[in-house]
Amino acid sequence: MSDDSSSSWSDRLLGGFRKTSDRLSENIAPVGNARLDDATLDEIEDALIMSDLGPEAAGRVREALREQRFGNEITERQLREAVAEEIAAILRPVAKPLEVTAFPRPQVILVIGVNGSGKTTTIAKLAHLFMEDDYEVMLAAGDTFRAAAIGQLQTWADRVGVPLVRGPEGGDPASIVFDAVKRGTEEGTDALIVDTAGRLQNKRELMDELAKIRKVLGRLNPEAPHDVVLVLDATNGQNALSQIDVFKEVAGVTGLIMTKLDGTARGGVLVAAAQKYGLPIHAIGVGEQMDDLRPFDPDLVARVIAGVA
Ligand SMILES: Nc1nc2c(ncn2[C@@H]2O[C@H](COP(=O)(O)OP(=O)(O)OP(=O)(O)O)[C@@H](O)[C@H]2O)c(=O)[nH]1
Repeated sequence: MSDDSSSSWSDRLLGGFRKTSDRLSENIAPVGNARLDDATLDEIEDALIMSDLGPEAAGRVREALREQRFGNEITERQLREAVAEEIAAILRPVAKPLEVTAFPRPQVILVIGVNGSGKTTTIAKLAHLFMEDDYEVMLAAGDTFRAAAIGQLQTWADRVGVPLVRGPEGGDPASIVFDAVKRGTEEGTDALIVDTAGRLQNKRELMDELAKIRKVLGRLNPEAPHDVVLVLDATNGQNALSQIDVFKEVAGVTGLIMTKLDGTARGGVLVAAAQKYGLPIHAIGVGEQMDDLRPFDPDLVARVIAGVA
């Protein structure tokens, strides 16, 4: 990666966390250069909560600061560094790239998330990433609810250069997935990435549909699906957390990808999610192009949030 592109990508990442880090800066500045007593710790905890980091993560950072530095004078810089370290400690255990390890192949990756979260784009980005690592990739259009979704996935499949298994609008997603696994097995596919419908408003239907996909997959390979990746839109802030709750219940989420961390996102919610659910964060989306999926770097993200990057 050239210097230019790496600096522009961290600039974009700064964008995605700007609301969080600005809010934190505003609230932390008056607290810095003071003795770390209970009142100061309260203010720090409030500042973290107001920055979308959530009460659990905020409480954890507060506790760590209290244990390590209670009664000490602390400069604003030291405070920021300490906050960055604690946020990184929350994020490090969940940073886990999506790896193609399944045997027998293909590894079946269900991608779920509400419409508009960036699901289709993320599927294309993942496909591109795997192809760069020389894996054979195939896509399956399991969102048959809307013709536009199938068309959009086809456009991305063509652009990335991977085959797409698709059926008619309103077709049975489970049978498409069945066909895709069979074809993928015959063709030596390493990773089969499956788009699914994002109808959260109809939980029952979505749950039935996913259960049927699982059942069909299980007949071909009891280990499949190997991954159930939930795509979250970072601009949704705290709403992302309620989406995790619901999708965990309906779909059994195994990992997260957060998108749109290049815009005016409320990126701090990533920390709240990490602390609350402990689900692996596989990658983050920082743009609309196929190479805009980045590894999740917990230390960089923590430093960006704390304003010391
Ligand atoms: N800025 C930015 N935009 C993104 C990112 N990921 C996706 N988008 C945009 O978000 C919009 C929705 O993305 P899609 O991939 O179509 O989302 P979807 O969840 O498949 O939504 P439906 O097509 O409605 O099912 C598109 O305009 C994408 O270009 C990202 O990381 N950053």
